[in-house]
Amino acid sequence: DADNVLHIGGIFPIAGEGGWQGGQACMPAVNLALDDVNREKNLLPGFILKLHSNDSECEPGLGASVMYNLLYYKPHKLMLLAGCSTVCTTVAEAAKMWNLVVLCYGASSPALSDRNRFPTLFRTHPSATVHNPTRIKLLQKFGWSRVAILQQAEEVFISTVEDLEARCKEAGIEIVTRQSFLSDPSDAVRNLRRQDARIIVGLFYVVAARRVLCELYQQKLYGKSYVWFFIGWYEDNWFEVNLDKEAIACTIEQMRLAAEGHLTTEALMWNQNNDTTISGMTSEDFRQRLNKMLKEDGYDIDNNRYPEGYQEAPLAYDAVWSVALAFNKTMEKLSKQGKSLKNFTYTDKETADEIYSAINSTQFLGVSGFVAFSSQGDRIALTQIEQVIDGKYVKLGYYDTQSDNLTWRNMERWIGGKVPQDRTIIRTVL
Ligand SMILES: CC1(C)CO[C@@H](CC(=O)O)CN1
Repeated sequence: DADNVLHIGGIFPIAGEGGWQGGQACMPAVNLALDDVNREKNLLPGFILKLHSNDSECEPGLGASVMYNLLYYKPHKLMLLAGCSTVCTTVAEAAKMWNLVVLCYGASSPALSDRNRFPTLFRTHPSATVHNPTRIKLLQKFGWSRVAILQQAEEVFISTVEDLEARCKEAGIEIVTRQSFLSDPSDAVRNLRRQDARIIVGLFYVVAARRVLCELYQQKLYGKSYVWFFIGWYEDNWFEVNLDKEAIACTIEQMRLAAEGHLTTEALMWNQNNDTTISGMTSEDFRQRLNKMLKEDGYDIDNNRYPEGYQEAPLAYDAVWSVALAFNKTMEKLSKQGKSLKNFTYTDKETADEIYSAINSTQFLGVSGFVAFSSQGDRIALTQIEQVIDGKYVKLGYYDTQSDNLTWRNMERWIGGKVPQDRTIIRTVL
């Protein structure tokens, strides 16, 4: 009967072109999680969790209207799931007016780590700043204290670089220059050369990354005297594809030459070990179930035709478990006060505060790894470091910022056979 249902809203980026259409894989992952939590007898005893959702196309305006319709029409929703930084920014800024927690499974923008603007936001997707402590750790490991930054002029990279600059200052690492470009990187790369930059952190989307790589080749800013840090969540063969389509003026061999040896950092989104998670599955079990579901949805998984958001699917799956665990805690608390989640209304601040504090203290091992939130609602996550060796990405290690623990496999290889210098060494022969 209708009154044993706990309703939540969902806003997924599925259709459309601009931004990240990660709802394509994240919505199926959410549906898997709803089946699983509703099968757990003692998680939401006597209740089932029901999702009401629509497509935002990763457009903030459309996302706002989806949110409006979810809230205008009954039944009352107890919280909102959302993806895409732009949509989460709009939804999370407004949701406080309805006393709703917003849980974002696909938002990386550092701007979202702001409790003043987003008092009820949590995210299972880590902020882009999660790479920065790892970058600092690697610079220190290889003795580099003079770095340059090359970035695309996009909000997510601007705020990430601000965080990186602050951490470099703290660590006594000199930023010799910070170059940014809108879409043509040639001038910025020329300025790197003028400043004799050798260790460079690059922050751009993958299409810009291909333009940068070809520019590096042409301006000879690659090889044994240079180390580039790129973002690790591009597809593995990103530097070999779309060269004609994007009018890249380099051959695939030239791109491979320029790409050889670069390092990448990325947040871990799939639990790396074979541990059984709270759902009873390992992350590999989850992968099998998700692949089966996606094949039934018509994706040709066996030929690597994955929907967008596949990488982030564990974040969406774990977001639903976060909600179910938080509701489990809240229901116990409310029943002692003779209240119930099913009577929640958008003006019920007390219940909203109970839900907030329940989710704030929720921690568990999920398919995306250990799930826990910082005081800003940010996902605490491990990062992974890789290097391109003979044209293929090789895992070099993992970094846990919380415990400052770098797990290193000693697989790195330098083109000149030794660690490149961060500056020109002038040897004066006396
Ligand atoms: C790692 C990536 C691709 C970063 O952008 C996220 C989408 C967004 O921040 O809008 C999804 N995950």
